[in-house]
Amino acid sequence: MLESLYHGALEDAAERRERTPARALEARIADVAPALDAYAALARSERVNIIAEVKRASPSRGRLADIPDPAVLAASYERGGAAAISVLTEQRKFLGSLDDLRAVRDTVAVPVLRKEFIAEEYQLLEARACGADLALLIVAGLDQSTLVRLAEFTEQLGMTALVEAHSKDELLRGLDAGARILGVNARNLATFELHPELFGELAPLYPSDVVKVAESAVLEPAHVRRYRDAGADAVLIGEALVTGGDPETTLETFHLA
Ligand SMILES: O=C(O)c1ccccc1NCC(=O)[C@H](O)[C@H](O)COP(=O)(O)O
Repeated sequence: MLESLYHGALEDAAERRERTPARALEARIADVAPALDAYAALARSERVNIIAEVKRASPSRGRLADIPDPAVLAASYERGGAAAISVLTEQRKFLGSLDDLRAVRDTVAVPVLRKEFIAEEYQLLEARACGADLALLIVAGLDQSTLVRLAEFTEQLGMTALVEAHSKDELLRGLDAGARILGVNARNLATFELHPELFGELAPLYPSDVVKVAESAVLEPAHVRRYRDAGADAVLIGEALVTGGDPETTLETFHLA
């Protein structure tokens, strides 16, 4: 599944490149406000930092929510205290888009993550041209030299990479690639199985200056508490926020966990 998600994302990027070549994106980037400091926004604070996700659908869960205006949802996340907002831009299975990313960026003042199957520089240029502050790099989808190259390019563009791992080996590869913000995704992206205990198993391997993000499998406040108790600086939440009634209120209850 992961391979086909990358394949589709790269095909879609190639189509966009036909219309908008890299040099046009570089020209746009010159006019975009500098990226916000996502590291500072997600580093440990008194209360848990929540990265709230704009997620319409997913391969494992199908259609989750109608989100006619992602900017309205993102504004509600911001009012609920989200430390950052994740926007899925993958079109085929997650029903996202770069328009969603731009709309969210134009609305909120917190850092914004481009959540995508990124495997080439062009996709990072797109992210920055849309105003993203963070870009997702999934270790399982990239060989080590590509991971290192893309992580460096992300930083050159002024953004921060959220490097995502799902095993000890992947976490060590992420650290080797210089990750400053490193997530453990409870979801195995090949099988979709959830392993909420994985974050706690891998947390002791993090150096103290790397921001620890626990991703997926939060459905109730107790799940946020479990990640926090295991050492998470930030927790990334999608499904529970788009399916759980008023997102601002849901976020507030998660912050009280
Ligand atoms: O969510 C999926 O089904 C999925 C499948 C394949 C690749 C990625 C996938 N999701 C991306 C994510 O990791 C989540 O959207 C994110 O961590 C939030 O998860 P959740 O709170 O469980 O919706």
